[in-house]
Amino acid sequence: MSPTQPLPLVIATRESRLALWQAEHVQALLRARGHSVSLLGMTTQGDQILDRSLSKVGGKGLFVKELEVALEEGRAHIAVHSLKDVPMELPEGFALACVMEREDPRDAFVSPRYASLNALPQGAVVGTSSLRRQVLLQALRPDLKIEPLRGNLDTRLRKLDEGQYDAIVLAAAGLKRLGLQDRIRTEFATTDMLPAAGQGALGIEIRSDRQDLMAALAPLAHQETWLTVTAERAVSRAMGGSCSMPLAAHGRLVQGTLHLDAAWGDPDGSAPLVHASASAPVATLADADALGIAIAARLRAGGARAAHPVTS
Ligand SMILES: NCc1[nH]cc(CCC(=O)O)c1CC(=O)O
Repeated sequence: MSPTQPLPLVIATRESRLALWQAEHVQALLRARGHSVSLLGMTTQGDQILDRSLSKVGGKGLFVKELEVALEEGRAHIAVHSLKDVPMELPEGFALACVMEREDPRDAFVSPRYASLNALPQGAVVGTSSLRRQVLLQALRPDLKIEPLRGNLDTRLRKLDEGQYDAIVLAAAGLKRLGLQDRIRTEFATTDMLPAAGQGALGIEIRSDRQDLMAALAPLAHQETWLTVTAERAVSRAMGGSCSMPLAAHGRLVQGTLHLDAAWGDPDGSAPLVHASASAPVATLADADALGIAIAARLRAGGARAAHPVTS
């Protein structure tokens, strides 16, 4: 491969500690390859709306929109996202340049007093605003009281420490990136708490007309992660997933075979959880997409209801 020209690059980033860590991580990797990289910090609607559940105010796109406007206007060139927060379909004119190596995809049990979910007393209060976590937690422990919990990681941990909750559930990846792994009491087995599509992986977004950036970013890509999260995200896309649908999808690529598990929960809470699993050899993004779409079909055959309209 021919080396790419060093470029002056600007990374648009949210200003939470986790978003900044992620942007600085990409900045360091690009600098090491000779590019000069600066950060453009911005506040998104998703950061401002802290009093309501995201599923009620418009979803994942809220964390991404302002960054895309900066790319559109040429004030920045790349945006670094937790893939979990990136909508399944990017708006016209934007593309995912690459997906980077995944951090721990699991959910973490965090509590000052209790060592694990099983150690919680009857009726304990657990904080999470994720419908996926809520549905999976209630399946494990129907007695628990699930209370909403919003805000960035530091805010959520503070609310826990103030005693508003007996425990909270967070992505292990975010805690580890910020050096907060000591707060993790147990990591959930993925069989108990199936992660969200893309959890723990970072994606880099660019304007699709900047193929030159594509080449500069290619060395940051992690192919195994990319294949895996593509299948996970295909499940979500085929179900019309959003943060108002409790949906989990988790893949593991072992020697060229992708093992994909998915779960769907009823947003109304009346229907039981639906699980589906399948494995297939996966070598291309198209293979990964096909496996995700097949799993979504199995979820629907098992009683899961897709949100409409569903494309592809
Ligand atoms: N929805 C917020 C969000 N987006 C990404 C992460 C964690 C890092 C990751 O999954 O890459 C978190 C926090 C959490 O779910 O606890």
